[in-house]
Amino acid sequence: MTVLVIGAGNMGLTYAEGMSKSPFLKKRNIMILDTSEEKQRQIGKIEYFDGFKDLKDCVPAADIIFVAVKPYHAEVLFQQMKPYLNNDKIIISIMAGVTIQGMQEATGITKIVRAMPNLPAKVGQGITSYVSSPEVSRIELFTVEGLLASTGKAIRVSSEKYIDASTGISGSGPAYVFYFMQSMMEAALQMGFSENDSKVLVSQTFTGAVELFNQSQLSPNSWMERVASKGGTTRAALDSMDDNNVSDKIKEAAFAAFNRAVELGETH
Ligand SMILES: NC(=O)C1=CN([C@@H]2O[C@H](COP(=O)(O)OP(=O)(O)OC[C@H]3O[C@@H](n4cnc5c(N)ncnc54)[C@H](OP(=O)(O)O)[C@@H]3O)[C@@H](O)[C@H]2O)C=CC1
Ligand SMILES: O=C(O)[C@@H]1CCC=N1
Repeated sequence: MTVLVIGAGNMGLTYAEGMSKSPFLKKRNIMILDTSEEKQRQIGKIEYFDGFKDLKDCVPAADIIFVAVKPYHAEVLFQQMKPYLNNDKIIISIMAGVTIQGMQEATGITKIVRAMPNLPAKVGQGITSYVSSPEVSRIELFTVEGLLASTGKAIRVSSEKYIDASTGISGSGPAYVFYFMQSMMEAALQMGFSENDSKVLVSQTFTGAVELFNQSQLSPNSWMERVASKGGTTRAALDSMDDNNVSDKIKEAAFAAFNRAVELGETH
């Protein structure tokens, strides 16, 4: 089986690296195409990937085409790919918003998987949700899930609505975590810590809290109660967040990403 990755950016290259370690593929069975010269140079330095500049040189040989370009590049890309496609090939798209029906119409082929990964895939800690068109067989889906899980975990969802929803939770989610980290680091700096100490204090607090959560059956609320003593410092912080409706604001932000994913699907 041969996989072609189109778009060697943050996610495309990460997936190419992940898939190259997958038992479903041999390293040399990954082709990568990117239009940027800088990316082509970068791919050229990785001896086990075959880099390409032209669709005609790689699309015909691909069984699975992994599309990792920005949603606004999809239309032109699909138009250019169409002459080299047939119904034996599977497209896996990780583009936010771009719908299965839209991709079927644009490419003229039926086997489409729509997936939503996230950036921790870079360190093998990603979570990718996916859904496929009915034309993708069970055995093909087994391979697809294996490839998607090569960068962390993969879950199959029941409809595209949940791909847009997971964009709002896990796809964009790492940025929400970084937002919180940034604010805490700025507070630490304002309290007089050095940049390095601020970084260690915040980073280890996140790692430790997530590890506690992962190693237990307790909800985040229960863990909050365990940190907060009555009349103590944590209660002061949590009350301040509640007074400022921080929880509602975080939910609003997640829905803003969800709604934007739906909107992207209507325009691409
Ligand atoms: N970043 C993230 O955390 C996540 C991203 N996604 C999705 O992944 C996709 C890729 O995002 P990301 O990796 O961040 O994007 P990047 O911009 O890092 O990478 C995209 C790459 O594709 C290249 N490119 C553009 N058009 C073409 C084309 N026609 N053929 C080949 N290569 C092309 C770009 O070149 P150039 O720079 O010259 O345009 C760029 O090198 C997006 O659709 C996004 O919605 C999904 C989940 C998480
Ligand atoms: O911001 C974006 O549109 C992409 C999709 C999810 C994460 N990054």
